[in-house]
Amino acid sequence: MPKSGILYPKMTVIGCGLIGGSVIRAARAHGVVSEITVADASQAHRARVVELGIADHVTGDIAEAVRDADLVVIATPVLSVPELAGLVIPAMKPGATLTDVGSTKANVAEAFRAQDISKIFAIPGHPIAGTEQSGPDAGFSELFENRWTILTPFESDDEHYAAAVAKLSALWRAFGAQVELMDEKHHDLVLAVVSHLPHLIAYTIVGSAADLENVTESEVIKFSASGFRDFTRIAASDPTMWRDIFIANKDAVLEMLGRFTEDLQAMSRAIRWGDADTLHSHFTRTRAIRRGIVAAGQESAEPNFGRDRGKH
Ligand SMILES: NC(=O)c1ccc[n+]([C@@H]2O[C@H](COP(=O)([O-])OP(=O)(O)OC[C@H]3O[C@@H](n4cnc5c(N)ncnc54)[C@H](O)[C@@H]3O)[C@@H](O)[C@H]2O)c1
Ligand SMILES: O=C(O)C(=O)C[C@]1(C(=O)O)C=C[C@@H](O)C=C1
Repeated sequence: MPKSGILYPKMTVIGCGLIGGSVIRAARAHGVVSEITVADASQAHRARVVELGIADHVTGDIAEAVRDADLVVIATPVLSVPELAGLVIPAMKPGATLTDVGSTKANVAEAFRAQDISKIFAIPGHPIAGTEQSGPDAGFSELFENRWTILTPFESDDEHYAAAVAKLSALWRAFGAQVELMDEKHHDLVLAVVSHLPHLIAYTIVGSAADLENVTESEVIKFSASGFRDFTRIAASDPTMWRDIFIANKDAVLEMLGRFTEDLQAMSRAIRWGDADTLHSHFTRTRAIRRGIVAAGQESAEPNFGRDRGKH
C-alpha cells in the first residue's frame, strides 16, 4: 500500500470502543495523523485508553476535545449522535472535517443538518467492518483492511467539499478499505438487508432457543456446535449499539422484515407440502451467493470459517 503521509495533523475520536479504537490504531499504524485526542463518556474506558497508550490526550470534555481538531470522528452508538452533534459542531474550527462511523446514516445526516455546518465539512460515514466485541480493548489496526467504507456526503457543488470528501476517502484507503459514495437513504436500505436483518434474526433465534420448554437451556449450550453457534456470535453483539440501530433504521428494517416474513412463509409452505424442488433450487441459489462473497474476497473459503484448522 503506498504511504499517504499526514492527512490530518490533529484527529479527535469521540467514543473509543471497537470502531473508535480501531480508527486510532489504524491511523497510528499508517502514519496518517500526528496527534490523537480521545473523548469518551465512560470514565472506565478513558482510564483504559490511557493504560493502553493509544492516544495523546484523553478527556471527558467533548467541546474541549474537538476545538483544535482537523478531523473529528464520532464513534458512539447512533442515537447519541444528535446530542453530540450539538456539542461538537459549534466547537469545531472552520475548515475542519466531521465524520462518523455509525451503522445508520439517515439519522446521522439529519443530526448534522440540524446544526450550522456551513463552516465545516460534515461527511457521514460507515465502515462495513466489525466484530461482536466492544470497548477499547476490542479495537485493532487491521479491522478495515479489504473491507468497504461507505461515505454518504451531502449534495454540494462546492469544490472544497469535494476535496474534503476525497481526503476522507484517502484516509479510509490508507486503512486498507475500499470506499463507495452513496445516498444515506439507500445506505440504510442496503444495510437493513445485509446487516440489520441478520442481526435481528440472530437475536430472535437465540432468544427463542433459550425460551423453549421441551429443550433445556443446558442442551442448547451443550449441542450448540451446529448451525446455532454461528447465530450466537452475532447475537452476542453490543446491546446498546443494536438497540440504537433498530430504532434509528426502523422504516428500512420493517420493510426488509416484511419481505423476509413472506419468504419464510414460502419456505414453510414448501416444507409442509414436501416441495423438494423448491427447497433444492432455493438452497442452490443461496450457496452460489455465499460462493460469490468468497470469490469477492470478503470471506474465507475454508470450511467452517477455518475454525477447525489445527485442531486435528
Ligand atoms: N461493532 C461493529 O461491528 C460496528 C461496525 C461498524 C460501525 N459500528 C458503529 O460504530 C459505532 C460505535 O460502535 P462500537 O462497536 O465501537 O461500540 P463500543 O460500545 O465498542 O464503543 C462505543 C464507545 O462510545 C462511548 N460512548 C457512548 N456514548 C457516548 C457519548 N454520548 N459520548 C462519548 N462517548 C460515548 C462508550 O463509552 C464506548 O467507549 C456505533 O455507531 C456503531 O453502530 C459498529
Ligand atoms: O462482523 C460482525 O460481527 C458484524 O456484525 C459487523 C457488522 C456487520 O453486520 O457486518 C455490524 C454492524 C456494522 O455496522 C457493520 C458491520
